[in-house]
Amino acid sequence: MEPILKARGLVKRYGKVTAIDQADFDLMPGEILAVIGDNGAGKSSMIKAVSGAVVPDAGKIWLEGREINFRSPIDAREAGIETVYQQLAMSPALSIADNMFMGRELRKPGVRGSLLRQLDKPAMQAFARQKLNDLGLSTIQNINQAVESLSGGQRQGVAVARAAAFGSKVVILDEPTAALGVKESRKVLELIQDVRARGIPIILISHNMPHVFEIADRIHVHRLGKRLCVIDPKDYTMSDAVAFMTGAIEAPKAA
Ligand SMILES: Nc1ncnc2c1ncn2[C@@H]1O[C@H](COP(=O)(O)OP(=O)(O)OP(=O)(O)O)[C@@H](O)[C@H]1O
Repeated sequence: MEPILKARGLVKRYGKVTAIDQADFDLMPGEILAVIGDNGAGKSSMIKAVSGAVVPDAGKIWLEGREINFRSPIDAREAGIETVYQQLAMSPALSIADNMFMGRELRKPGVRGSLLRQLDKPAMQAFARQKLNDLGLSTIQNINQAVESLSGGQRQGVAVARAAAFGSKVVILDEPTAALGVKESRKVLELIQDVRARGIPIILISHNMPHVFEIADRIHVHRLGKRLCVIDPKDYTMSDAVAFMTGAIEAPKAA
């Protein structure tokens, strides 16, 4: 099986800091791939490189076997890669439906949409409702409610639903449960598994080992700017994984 998303030899420097140092990366179809590593290991930078938010200084990236050169996150989005960053990119005062369509609003059919640029609000609301239902986000009752009135978990749920709705090929989640309580985290973990069940592979950056070990199919261990190894969570313990990422014990050879 070929990786859906693959990178080789990625490099990104910020002045004297080498954030990504010859990093390799492989995401297989349909899997949840967790990316773990110490603070500053370069996980976010690598994910930004494959999602267009950072243009690497060197290295190559392939999506479904075709080489890509994203210049911006919009390029990546258009190619089917959706990212939910640590700081949720949402407009709190806007409604759930408006947030889901930010930057890709649906226009009314015919000249009302093409010439007058009128938005098709009912279509966007119906779509948003459908997507939330698909992912079991039934606690959200009003699609026109402002995002700022949602709980942290509901907000994260909307961000995941948005990514799942538009990420036709890959969904990337950077610390989706970091700011959440136990119940809210649970819901988001279920959402992630729902997304996988619909056949979309997910990259999950997380420091939360129980969450990683619960849902990941494979774990990419990142250390000092590069991939150290990839492990199967069934073969190792959480303390093994932490020991690999901190360098306390030598990592297994085969990636
Ligand atoms: N925009 C930037 N300008 C300068 N240095 C940066 C920038 N972004 C990241 N770095 C540096 O690159 C290194 C890797 O950072 P990165 O955020 O990718 O790590 P990380 O593994 O995601 O860390 P964490 O788990 O703490 O989020 C760090 O030393 C960081 O300070």
